Order: sequence, then structure tokens, then C-alpha cells
Amino acid sequence: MNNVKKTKEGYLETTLTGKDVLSIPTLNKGVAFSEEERQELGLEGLLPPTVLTLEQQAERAYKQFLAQPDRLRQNVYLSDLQNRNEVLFYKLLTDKLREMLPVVYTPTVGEAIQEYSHEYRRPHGVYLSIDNIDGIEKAFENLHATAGDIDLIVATDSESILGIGDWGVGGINIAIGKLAVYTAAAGIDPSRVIPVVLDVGTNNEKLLNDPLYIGNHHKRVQGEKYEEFIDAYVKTALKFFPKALLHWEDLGNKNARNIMKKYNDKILTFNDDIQGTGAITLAGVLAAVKKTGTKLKDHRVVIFGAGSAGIGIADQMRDTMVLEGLSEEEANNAFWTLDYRGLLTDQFEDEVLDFQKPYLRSSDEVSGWARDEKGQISFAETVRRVKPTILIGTSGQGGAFTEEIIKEMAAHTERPVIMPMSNPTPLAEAVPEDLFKWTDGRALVATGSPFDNVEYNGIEHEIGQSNNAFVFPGLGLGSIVTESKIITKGMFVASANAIAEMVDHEKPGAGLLPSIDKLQEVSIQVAIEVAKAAIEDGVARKTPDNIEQAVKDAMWIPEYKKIVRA
Ligand SMILES: NC(=O)C1=CN([C@@H]2O[C@H](COP(=O)(O)OP(=O)(O)OC[C@H]3O[C@@H](n4cnc5c(N)ncnc54)[C@H](O)[C@@H]3O)[C@@H](O)[C@H]2O)C=CC1
Ligand SMILES: CC(=O)C(=O)O
Ligand SMILES: [Mg+2]
Repeated sequence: MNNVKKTKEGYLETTLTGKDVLSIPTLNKGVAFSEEERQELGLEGLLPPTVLTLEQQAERAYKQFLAQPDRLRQNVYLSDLQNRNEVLFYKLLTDKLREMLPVVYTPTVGEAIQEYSHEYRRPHGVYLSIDNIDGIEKAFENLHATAGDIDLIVATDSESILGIGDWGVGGINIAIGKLAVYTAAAGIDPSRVIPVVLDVGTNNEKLLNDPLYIGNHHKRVQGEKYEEFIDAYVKTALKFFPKALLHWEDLGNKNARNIMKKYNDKILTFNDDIQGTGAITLAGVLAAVKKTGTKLKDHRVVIFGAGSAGIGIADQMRDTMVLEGLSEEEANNAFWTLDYRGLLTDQFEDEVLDFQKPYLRSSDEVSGWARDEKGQISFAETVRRVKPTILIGTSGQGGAFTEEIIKEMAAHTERPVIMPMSNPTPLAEAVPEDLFKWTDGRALVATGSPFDNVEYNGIEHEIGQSNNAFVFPGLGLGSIVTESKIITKGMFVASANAIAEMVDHEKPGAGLLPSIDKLQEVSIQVAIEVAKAAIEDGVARKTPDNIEQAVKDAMWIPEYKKIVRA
């Protein structure tokens, strides 16, 4: 913003005074403004007299947070705080990360998205409309930011929010939530990021029929006009902010893949649901595979939910199997994928999307398999026939991993690896407690949403959170520090390995993934390894001598800076 600048001494300098200072969340310190600042910035008489420290403010804000009656109200409270005093918001979030992550991120962010138009208080981010493609330019111009000011933009078109579907303009909250995780986990400077919603309409009838809905009141626009809109967004965003990393979130899987194909080898961009999720799952699977004692290439994998996340996961596991010596065809053969049509076989060759094709099973293989009344091969039949050793859930179908299916899987494998990855919590394909019960404690489990520890046979089992939140913050920081040109496959593999390395396997009951308490530590490690991979892959514009130091120096910390008048 051109009315707030950073000085070489590390102060913030502003042309604003009085109430204007209090209304800017990057500047506002509330009652923490010192006497000197109050005089210099024209705040005398505009604040109660006692000056509090950031710690005291955080103590008060935490009490106010706890006084909220439910999770949604806590989310609204934190969102108000973020829009009022950014440093205080991040101080609270980082100090209480385990407790507050589920409120600003999955699962509660899902509720906040559904209630967006009714809970709306003030705008946050950039709202682009397909009905005004020419307005994109104006929207970025209205931010009054200069080319070097922005490092990262998270954009969604809200077609496939978590597992809850199409939520139109409310999807801005997933972009805001992801950015909060970037800052809390990897110290991405919150004044250098932008959340964007690409409002192309919605097919959600509930929203369309709601007079208070504040997004575009028409069906989703697809096809050429959609592509034109996306291209205009990318072009304009990079015209204003040429170094920015463009993060895509919760698009429908067809558009998500098309955008990846078009841009991934040309600009600094990635799809979180496909690539970030692939990397975190690979980390969890590598940890599990170590425990099973069988190489990844010798596992049989059933993916229940062959969409963005499911096939993104299959792709990264497949690539790792190829590194272990399988041909691509052999590696593809290790996967059985299911979507709403049941098991995907070559019978669907003409119907499935391109990205699903490598995993179609042959009709010969399934000729004797049972079909249900719709002619489909069910999940239960697939598990019975395949005897999978790894089962991944990315279907958004809560409870789909039934006792019968899990017991069948567990009957044929000593340590079944089971990952119900769907979010938010009610959509998890199974809950960890049941998985331990149904497998006599043999299952190796990780989930997409947070779950409490499970006590089984006297051991307290931590449940690793297989969520892309372990990947994208460090991935972003590593690519920002190296000013990477693109994000390579190697940078995702580096993320997965860095995370897998940080699991303490010796501890009884340790999860497959690091504890969420270590999110910051993990993100720094991911950033370091990503930066190294960017340099190794020849895509880094900057090659710091001391990568670790460069990563740490680049991190924003939630503490008040002295504010002076320009
Ligand atoms: N833990 C994590 O980090 C992540 C988790 N996810 C979760 O994965 C789920 C799917 O997300 P996306 O892949 O983005 O959505 P998507 O819409 O691309 O994929 C969902 C897939 O599930 C299939 N499906 C729907 N009903 C089914 C049924 N009854 N049986 C079998 N398959 C069925 C759909 O046909 C589709 O292929 C969501 O719940 C999301 O929250 C997504 C990204 C990251
Ligand atoms: C975590 C995430 O990106 C999702 O559930 O869509
Ligand atoms: Mg997502």
C-alpha cells in the first residue's frame, strides 16, 4: 500500500493519521500504541489512556475467543480481529496454533464459507467477476500496491470447496484461511499476499435462491468465457505483481487440470489440491511403508474418490514407484481408482477425464467381478478382489469406509495403511477410533481433518493430519526466497521427504506425520529443502549462500514495529 512503507530501520512509515491509522489492520495496534506514537500519529484522545503490551492484548483476545459460544462464532471473532489488528491476530494464532487452526482452517472454515453472505461484515481480498472481465485491471489497480509488494496470491473459483461443493463468492474464505496458514506456519508476510475469489456464478440453488447472497446470481459460466476470465486473471495479476506465486485452490477438477496443463511449466504456480495433497500423502505413505517393511512399489493402492486430490495423490505415488524401478505402466497398475461410477475400468474410456485415464483397469481383469444393480463394481467388491495394502479416501463421502470393508482389507494385510483424507471432519471416510477397533489396532492411520489421539491397548496413538497445510506454506516460502521461475516435481518430492524425515518413529503411538504442534518447524524445513530443489532443478533466480539463514530472514514475525509519520 502506498500509504504504508517499511523503513531500513525496520519501522513502518505512514502518511496517515488519527482514525485512519486505527482503521488499517497492518498499522493498528489498538491500546498498544505508545505515548510517543499516539502523539506522532494524532491518536491523542482516540484511545483509552493505559498502554498494554502485545502479550496483554493477546491474553484479553484469547479470553474473548473462549467466550464465543461455538466454533463458527470463534471463526467470526478471529476474522474480525484479523480485519482490525493483524499483528494481534497472528500473535494469537501462532501462540495457540493447535487450538485455533481448526477454527480458521478445516473444519470450521467450511461452515464460515457456507454462512458467508449471512455473516458478512466487511470485504477482505479481491472479488473478480466473470461479468466484468475488463474490471480485473481496475481491481488490482485499486489495491494501490506496486510491483514488488506482493509475493503470493491464493485464488479459488469455489466450485469444489473442501468436500462441501460449490459455495460461490463465500469461497473467498478458503483463500483467506489458506493465507492465514501460510503466515502462521511459514511466516509469509501478510501484507504481501492477496486472497482472490473468481466469481463465475454458482450452481448452488440454495445460494441462487437466497436474496441475501452477495455473489453473482447466475449459474456457473464454463467453456471459452471461463478460460478467457482465467487467462485475464493470470495475465493481469502477473502484470501488476510479476514475481507473485499463484496458488489455485478448490477449483473443479476439470478446470484445475486444464489450468495446470496450461501454466505449470510457464509461470510460478501450483494447484494445492492436486499437487500439495499429493506431496503430503506421499510423506504419510512413505512413513507408513517404512513401518510395513514392504517397498512402496510392492503395495496395492485403492483410491476411493478419483478427483483432484485422489489422482494427484496417485500421480505422486506412481512417480515414486517409478523411481524405485517400476516402468510407468507397471506403476499405474498398482492403483485401483473409484469415483461415483464405482471402479474405473476401460469401459469408461470415453467418459472419464484425461487425468483419470492412466489408472483405468482392463475389462479382462474385472470380467468375473460382481456388479451391482447399476452395473457398477462397488467399493466393497474392489477391496475384496484387490486386497489393497493402502486405502486412500478423497471422496467427500463421510463414513464410506465401513466396518465390513475395513475388516475385509485387514484380513489380508498385516498393517493396513488407511487414510480418510476428506474434509471437513464430518466427511471423513472413517474416524480413527473405529479404524483401530476394526483392525485390532493394526491400522496405520492419517486423516485430512484434525482428530484427537486414540487410546488403544494402553497406547496413546497420535493421528497424523495428512493435510496439504504441511506442504504449501514451506513450498511458498522456499519458492519466494529463491524467486523460483516455476515449481518443479522435484520441489514437491523435496517437501514430502522433508516432512517424512521429521516424524519421530521411535515414540510409541507416534503418528504417520509430524504433530501439528510442529507445523512451523516442519514448514521451515520444507522451505529449506524446496529452495535447495529449486536451485538443483535450475529454476531459482536467487541462490542464497546460506539457504537456512535466507529462509529464516524472510519470515515475518507477529510483533509490533515502531510506527513513524512520513
Ligand atoms: N487432506 C487434504 O489435504 C485434502 C483433502 N481433500 C479432500 O478430498 C475430497 C475430494 O476433494 P477434491 O479431490 O478436490 O474433489 P473432486 O470433486 O475433484 O473429487 C471427488 C471425487 O470423489 C468421487 N466421488 C463422489 N462420490 C463418490 C462415491 N459415492 N463413491 C466414490 N467416489 C465418489 C467423485 O466422482 C470425484 O472423483 C474433499 O473432501 C476434500 O476436502 C482435498 C484436498 C486436500
Ligand atoms: C485441505 C484442502 O485443500 C481441501 O480439503 O480441499
Ligand atoms: Mg482444497
